[in-house]
Amino acid sequence: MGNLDSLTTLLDSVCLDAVDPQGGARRILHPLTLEITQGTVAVVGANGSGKSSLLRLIAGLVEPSSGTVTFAPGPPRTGFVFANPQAQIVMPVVAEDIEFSLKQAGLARRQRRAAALEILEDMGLGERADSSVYELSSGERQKVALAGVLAVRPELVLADEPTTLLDLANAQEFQHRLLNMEVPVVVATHDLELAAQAERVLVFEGGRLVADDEPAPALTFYRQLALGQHHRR
Ligand SMILES: Nc1ncnc2c1ncn2[C@@H]1O[C@H](COP(=O)(O)OP(=O)(O)OP(=O)(O)O)[C@@H](O)[C@H]1O
Repeated sequence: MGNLDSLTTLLDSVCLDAVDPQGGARRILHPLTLEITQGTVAVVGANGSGKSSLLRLIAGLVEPSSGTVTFAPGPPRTGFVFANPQAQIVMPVVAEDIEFSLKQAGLARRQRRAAALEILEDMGLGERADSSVYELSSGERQKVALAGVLAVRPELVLADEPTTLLDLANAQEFQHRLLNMEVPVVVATHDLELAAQAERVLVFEGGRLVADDEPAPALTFYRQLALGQHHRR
């Protein structure tokens, strides 16, 4: 892709429905039109409000029931950080997992090991390069998953509750990385301190986007909504 500064993600009248076991349709996301550009966008909302569904739509992991998701100037290389690192670690040895990501991204075999070690070093995991992923702590595993995503130099980062397994210091370090990425980042989170540091906050309720603003007003709105003090018009 050409100019990273200009990646725009456009959701145009996107709806997402799920078919329930009885054959009826249940609306997960109501019509949503949204443009995402540079910076970090935090997505907040109650459990089941549609945050992960939004990320999965942008990632192309699910197709919208109607409407379109498009990218300008073209589809980006997307990195998806899941809440559960088990979902994305595929190899039994730490460095091999990163090398696998690099292989998928098309890096030549002879360059993969050095590139993997470099990112692991950078993430403070250099000494675990040859460890079995099964002997890592949950937080270490989360960092390996993250390293695998960052190693491929994504042009768009989508992160779904990425810090839940991390201790305070690691969570802060991860947040710092996320907030200082040179590419657009969309992060679904219940961590309102993280959301407060984003450039923009989207608030979801029952599958609808109910606020899209700078963090301070959006989070005030969300707190009132979540704590039942907001009176709907
Ligand atoms: N494939 C599916 N089939 C049926 N229902 C689904 C499907 N995917 C999501 N849902 C439902 O859609 C709603 C939104 O789910 P989603 O995972 O997007 O919420 P969320 O805001 O990320 O929640 P949480 O904070 O708990 O992670 C939930 O009620 C969920 O059960």
